[in-house]
Amino acid sequence: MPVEEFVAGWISGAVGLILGHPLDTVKVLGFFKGMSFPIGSVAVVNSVLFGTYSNSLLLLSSTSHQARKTQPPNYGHIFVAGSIAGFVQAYCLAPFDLIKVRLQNQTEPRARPGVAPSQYRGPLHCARTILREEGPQGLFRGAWALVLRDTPTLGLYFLTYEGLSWWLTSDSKEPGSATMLVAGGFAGIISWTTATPLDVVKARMQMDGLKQREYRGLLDCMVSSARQEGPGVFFKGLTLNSARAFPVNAVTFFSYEHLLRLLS
Ligand SMILES: C[N+](C)(C)CCCC[C@H](N)C(=O)O
Repeated sequence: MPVEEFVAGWISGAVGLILGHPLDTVKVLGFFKGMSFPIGSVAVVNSVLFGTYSNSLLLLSSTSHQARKTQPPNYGHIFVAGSIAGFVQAYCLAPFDLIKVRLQNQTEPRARPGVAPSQYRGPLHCARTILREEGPQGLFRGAWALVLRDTPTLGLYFLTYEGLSWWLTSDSKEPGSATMLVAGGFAGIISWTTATPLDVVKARMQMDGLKQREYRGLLDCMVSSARQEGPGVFFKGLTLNSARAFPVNAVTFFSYEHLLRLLS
């Protein structure tokens, strides 16, 4: 099993996260809060994403990453391989994403005189508190919403990237840097635009375990959110998601492709 995709995915994930974390945190509340933690976790999850995608596509279409640049694989295979990778990475991501969202939702990361200290002092304290107060299943709160959010939208993510790369590159040539940046950026926008409704639901499910349980499940969260705030609630954060998605994923695919050329 080629491992260079996992290594390139890990490094490119870290590069993309550093670029996009401020906008991601503004969407959830804060700013650079809670970044130290996802640098390690999201980079690992990105490694799982790209490694699983590339190896799933190798199994489905028997074409290596390099060979795919000169002969386009079946786009159905790309979507299926991307969806498999989305499903697998969602389970790896769930505990890390929960801790990130809980930390980002804290308005006071450190105790100040006269201000009640936040519930979590940091990522490890957050994980320990969730385990103690909500049990091991508490670390997977919102996991189902994450799986439903990421499985189809990561299929779209890779489909957009591979399709645009192929369309923007003349025959039998390798995609250039500008193509990687443009195709990666649009892959991020398409993926985040389709993922935003379930991203809203996921964040609400992740925060639901903090105090009293407000939702009886994923569907109840969707129905009561729409009933209380109108259908527009499912597009909260779309502008920020899209503004963040283009540069983050342009850089992610750019660094991934160049690292692969170095490593293989
Ligand atoms: C599937 N979903 C749209 C949620 C994410 C797709 C892009 C993931 C990328 N690491 C980023 O942070 O933008």
